[in-house]
Amino acid sequence: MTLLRAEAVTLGYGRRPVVHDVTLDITEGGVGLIGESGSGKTTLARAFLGLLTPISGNIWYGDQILKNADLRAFRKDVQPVFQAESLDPRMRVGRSVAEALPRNARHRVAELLEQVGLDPTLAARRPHELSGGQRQRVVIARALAVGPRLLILDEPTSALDVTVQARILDLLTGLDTERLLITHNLAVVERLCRTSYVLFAGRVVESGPTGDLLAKPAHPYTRALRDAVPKLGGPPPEARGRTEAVPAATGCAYRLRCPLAAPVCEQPPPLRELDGRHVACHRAQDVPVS
Ligand SMILES: Nc1ncnc2c1ncn2[C@@H]1O[C@H](COP(=O)(O)OP(=O)(O)OP(=O)(O)O)[C@@H](O)[C@H]1O
Repeated sequence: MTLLRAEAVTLGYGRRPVVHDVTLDITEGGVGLIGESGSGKTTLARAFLGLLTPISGNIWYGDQILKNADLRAFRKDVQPVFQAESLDPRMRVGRSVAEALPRNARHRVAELLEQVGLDPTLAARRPHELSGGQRQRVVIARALAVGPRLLILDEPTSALDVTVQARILDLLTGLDTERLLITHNLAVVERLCRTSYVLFAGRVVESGPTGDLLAKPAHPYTRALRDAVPKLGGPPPEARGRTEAVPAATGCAYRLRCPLAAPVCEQPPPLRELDGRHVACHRAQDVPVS
């Protein structure tokens, strides 16, 4: 049984749904949520953290619906990793980590800092006296303090430069925890997540093994996302298949942007299995393979 699962979940703010009918299992080997700004990634993460109740559908924590579950156990099992800016600027970082520890375990600050690759003497500093990468490590140490089984990471490395990013990714891959990772960065997903889900306008348009999904996208939007990654010295990304999230109100939400759109796309696309993944596209067979 997976630790956390979304089952046909619709989420929104007020009465406006922004995530529609999403089913997602947080399976072993890391799960990535990919999609442009506004596609609903953070909203889904909030629901997985128990911070947003579904309009319909359920979040399952083991064999219990999350809203009926033991929240103390849940908070120990599932921890968010926020961005480094979330650290209190006035507080010494050792105290920040200590506050996340149970009262009788506050002596473990040095051990946790070491676990994330920081010199324990840094505990006496305030966040502005650390580098961005060091601050991010402190945030990870805080999340690890309660011994979670799953980390939910929202853009954990987006503020860092590439080499620091790589070291934080090494740290995360070496940890003995499961992870749900939200990011725009496909290279990060490839490193950290065996399985990925691609969201467009609050809907999962494709999901499956990350390597396959990026090597041979089955949905035109996944392909556009992949092709939008600038390659050093390469040609600029194609203008066709742009990735801005301008959804159609009926039928396939992506059809107004899609280079393969056809009259059939005015009907909602069914989710079907293709080459080991799930894809919601009438034209999946026609997505170019290169
Ligand atoms: N607190 C809120 N109140 C009302 N609408 C919200 C709120 N938070 C997000 N939204 C809306 O919900 C939709 C999804 O937003 P969400 O933050 O989940 O997207 P995202 O994919 O995480 O984007 P980003 O990558 O920019 O963080 C957007 O249309 C956004 O404007």
